[in-house]
Amino acid sequence: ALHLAKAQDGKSLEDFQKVYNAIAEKLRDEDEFDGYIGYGPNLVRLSWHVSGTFDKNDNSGGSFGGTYRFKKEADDPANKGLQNAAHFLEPIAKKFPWISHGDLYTLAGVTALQEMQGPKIPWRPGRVDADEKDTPENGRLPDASQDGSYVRHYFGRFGFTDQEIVALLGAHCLGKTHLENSGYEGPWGAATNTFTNEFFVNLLNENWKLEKNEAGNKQYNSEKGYMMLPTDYALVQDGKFRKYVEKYAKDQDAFFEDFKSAYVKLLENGIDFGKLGKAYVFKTLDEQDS
Ligand code: HEM
Ligand SMILES: NC(=O)CCn1cnc2ccccc21
Repeated sequence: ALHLAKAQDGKSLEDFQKVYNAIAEKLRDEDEFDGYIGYGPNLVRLSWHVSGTFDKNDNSGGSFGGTYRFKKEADDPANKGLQNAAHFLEPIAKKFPWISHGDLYTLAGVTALQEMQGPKIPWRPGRVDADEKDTPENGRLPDASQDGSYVRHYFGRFGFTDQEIVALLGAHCLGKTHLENSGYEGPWGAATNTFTNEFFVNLLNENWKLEKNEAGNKQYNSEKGYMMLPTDYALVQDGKFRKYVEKYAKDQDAFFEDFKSAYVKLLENGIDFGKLGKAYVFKTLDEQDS
């Protein structure tokens, strides 16, 4: 059965906005991380990785239990590099001890996306920390060296459509790959910390060449120094995915709308929020500057 979300006694929008603001202010403060990319992309990746372990067949994994805090999940080779995001969040967890880890990891991704000028992401609290024994085994996160049918099958586990898969992968407009983390290398020059539809524009407009990188892994490189993973490039090789790449390359508003819906679905997969009321939509720091 789905996990039942539990209301945090007496906590309201204002309390969660305070957590949002603490994360957002720390993001502005610590802007030098990773060649001045900042922690935003890393926090977004963490929110996806803690949710991407979900398996609808037995309702295991997913963002509910906050099991990333346990060694087995944090040490998953697929999570290499996310120690930075986890370390960034430690003082936030100390300042707001009442928030669950699952709520903190997902709220941090929402905060990072909104502060990087992405869409407003409605967010619901109520995840409850699970025991260490409930930590999913390693190996549930995707393999970047694969093709379109692999990507479609992988996301089928969450019940995602082709359109949701393409929208979600648009998050690869953020940050970069790091050879020491994943065996793929991306140039600092092309990395960004602003949420746009450029992942789709680059996929369609650049001249991509398949090359072996220093770790011996194949990746697509362009003359401008951009890179794409094989799973990224699969989105233009596979006809059914390609039509959504073309849609989002032309229409950033459509991309923002569809990304928001798919990202909420990813973060809430496996959780029954019941009658806990509607989602919160947080103000950005800029919107609060009085
Ligand atoms: C087919 C599915 C996916 C694959 C194979 C994949 C693979 C990867 C790889 C290999 C990296 C580089 C990690 C590193 O070297 O530091 C990466 C980074 C990243 N991924 Fe994905 N990813 C997938 C889906 C997603 C989704 C669904 C999201 C969010 C909605 C996402 C968000 C990010 C972000 C923001 C980064 C940059 C992190 C940073 O700069 O530290 N990815 N991904
Ligand atoms: N603009 C770039 O060359 C990097 C964009 N990019 C493409 N695939 C990615 C996967 C993860 C992070 C950034 C990615």
